[in-house]
Amino acid sequence: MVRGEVVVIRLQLDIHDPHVQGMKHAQKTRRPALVSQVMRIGPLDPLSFYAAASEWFHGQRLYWSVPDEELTFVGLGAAAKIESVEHTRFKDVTREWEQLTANAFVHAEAEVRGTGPLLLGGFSFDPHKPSSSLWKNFKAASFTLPQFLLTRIKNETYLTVNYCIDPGDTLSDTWEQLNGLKEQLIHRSMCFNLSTKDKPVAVSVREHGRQAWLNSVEQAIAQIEQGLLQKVVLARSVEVESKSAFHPEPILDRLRQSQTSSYVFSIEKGESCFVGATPERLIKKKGGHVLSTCLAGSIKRGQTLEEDLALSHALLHDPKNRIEHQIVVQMIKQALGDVCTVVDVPGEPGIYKTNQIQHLYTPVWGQAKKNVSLLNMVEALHPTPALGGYPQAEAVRRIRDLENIDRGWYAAPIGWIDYHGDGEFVVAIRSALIRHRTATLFAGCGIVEDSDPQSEYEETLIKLKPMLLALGGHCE
Ligand SMILES: C=C(O[C@@H]1C=C(C(=O)O)C=C[C@H]1O)C(=O)O
Ligand SMILES: [Mg+2]
Repeated sequence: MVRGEVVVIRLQLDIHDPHVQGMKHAQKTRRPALVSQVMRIGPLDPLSFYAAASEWFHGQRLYWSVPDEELTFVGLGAAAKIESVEHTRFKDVTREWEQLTANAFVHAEAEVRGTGPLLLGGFSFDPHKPSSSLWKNFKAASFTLPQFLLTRIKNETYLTVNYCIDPGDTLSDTWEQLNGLKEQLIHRSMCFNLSTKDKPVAVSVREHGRQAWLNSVEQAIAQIEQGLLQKVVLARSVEVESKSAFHPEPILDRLRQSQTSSYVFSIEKGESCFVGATPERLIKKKGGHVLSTCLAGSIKRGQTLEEDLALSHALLHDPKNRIEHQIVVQMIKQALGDVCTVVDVPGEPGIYKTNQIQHLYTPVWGQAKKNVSLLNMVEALHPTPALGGYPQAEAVRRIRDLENIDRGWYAAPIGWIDYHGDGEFVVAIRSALIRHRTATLFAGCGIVEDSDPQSEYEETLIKLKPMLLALGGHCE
């Protein structure tokens, strides 16, 4: 088809076509324009949509759901990418997103949270630690504006199609192609049977350097006793092998069924996929309201209701765990105090349970100061002492020194941000990086003066369980 012909037909069809509007604007302002078309569609299982899209978008899919699946996203492809490897990564992403959304045309019947232009992605834990080949596809900051974004919220399903138009672009058939593909994706998802996807069967679990990890915990305790720091989180990794390649779909399916009080996520980058179910919110922003969460201090679940309650009670009254937790509360309260006009923290922690573990839990509410963005807050918080330690800079230095793994995006902020600057970030724990037949799982523990290396080791075993089970492994 000749491009000129398309222009004529399109302009006759609809002068308000967002694509036409966007193109004109890009030409006028000589800057890229973003066109985002939102439509409400019939009920569709987001994971079926994710799975059905594999044919077109393998290696470029994103999955995100909040506890109880009250909000689920599936992102496919990239209409735009924002990446940074600099120490200014939080500001770089904020600036580029503001620039892109300044020229956005959103076509929607009504404004619905989680639809329209929205970035999904995250950051690495420590941009100053040299990265190994394991995480080579994951940059210090990497965000995607998906070509297709499926949003399920309050039992309604929406599909956003995003498209960036450069100033030099004339009307092409890309917009039409995207709409054609949209129909195919919806149709394919409707008839997709998730149960036909190969379920993974983990056949071996390899633990590296158990003794070395116990020694590093000993060293950390000694450093804390010397007064060099108060808390440091030390993590370790295990490798799980499967007979055939791991696919994210059945793993996500198991996680969404078993980890209903967690955020379930997957981030595909080529042949690698970072997948997990984390209970830990870092920060959520909706207008001026912000909510952060202190989650630190852990104990296993009981076999019976009585035992479970007795364990919760023991955790709530255990001095070592209370200190581990309180260090997080103090830091988050202080960090939010700098970016909020009001901060509200309950005096006593509660308990947050997942299927395998229970944690001490304190929510922190705040009212954001004007001109403070969600990513400003992520920067102010990361890493909290729940994943790093206290004091922050000293703890991060000790982690670089004591840990012999590459954390990559483990324990780092991942999440979403919309074109109003609202969104939510969690810390990517209870997670694994899958590549072909291998999955690398991560788990860490908050080390304080009264820590016992063997008990901390056992705590990592509990934290590894949900991912191990989702990968088809067994736990005693
Ligand atoms: C570091 C992890 O979890 C963190 C450490 C906790 C602890 O030591 O009690 C509890 C929750 C998380 O903040 C992990 O799961 O890998
Ligand atoms: Mg702990």
